[in-house]
Amino acid sequence: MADRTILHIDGVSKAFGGVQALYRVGFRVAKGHIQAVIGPNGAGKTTLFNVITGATCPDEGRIVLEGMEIQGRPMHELVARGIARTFQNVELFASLTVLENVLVGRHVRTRCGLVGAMVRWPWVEREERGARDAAMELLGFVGLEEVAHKMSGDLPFGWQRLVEIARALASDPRLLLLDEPAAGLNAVETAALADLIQKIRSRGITVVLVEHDMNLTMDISDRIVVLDRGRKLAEGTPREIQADEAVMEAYLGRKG
Ligand SMILES: Nc1ncnc2c1ncn2[C@@H]1O[C@H](COP(=O)(O)OP(=O)(O)OP(=O)(O)O)[C@@H](O)[C@H]1O
Repeated sequence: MADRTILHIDGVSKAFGGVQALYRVGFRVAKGHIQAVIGPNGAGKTTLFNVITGATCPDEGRIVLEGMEIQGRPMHELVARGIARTFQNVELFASLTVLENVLVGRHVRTRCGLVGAMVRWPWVEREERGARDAAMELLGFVGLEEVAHKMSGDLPFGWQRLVEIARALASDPRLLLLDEPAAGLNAVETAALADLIQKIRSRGITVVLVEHDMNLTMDISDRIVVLDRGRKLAEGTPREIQADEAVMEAYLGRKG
């Protein structure tokens, strides 16, 4: 299993004042998998994403990416190491075009800084052309080539989500974290999103997904971890999770 693991969450805890958002949570994410993290509201899912992406430092435990401990490392370093994420609330630059937003994500992979861009050395121009071509290819990949030059803020919400995914992919990640990508999407958009996430996996990118849409999660995930009040409640294939009584209790027992 060890060499198949891209990400190892090892005994991670995080408290905010008196709230134990995560308590000794541990699991492994296999390379090339779609791994879902589910759980009722307040289960600790977003905190887990924040810990993995360096936005929050865990109180204890380790986050190991491809054999290297990364807990507490700054976010830009983690992006350079191959982690990208999207957010629960779409966070685009509304006054930039779609293409420009994707280029922002690409920036981490280009050598050209501000001075380079101003002096315009030939290699800078070549690099910029390469970045534009790569960004256009990604827009084609998510189905938004035609709106590349539109302002991001003018796009329907569902398309903005796709721009955010394209921007995350632009940093050339090996591990992509999607925080509730189906939130606010209609059924048709959610079905398209399911296809897109599977296409992302086909590119060799491992996906970790926090999602409330159970149909989507059960359809596309290879494995699922269930959190409840900061603790790992269950882990397994979609079929195993659907048959798990403690999971059903955590969801259904507290409805209404
Ligand atoms: N910055 C913070 N300060 C204080 N408490 C926090 C903070 N972040 C999270 N919490 C608390 O930690 C617990 C876990 O929150 P978290 O947002 O990780 O859960 P979640 O599973 O993502 O929930 P949801 O599905 O509602 O987004 C909650 O009780 C929340 O109120």
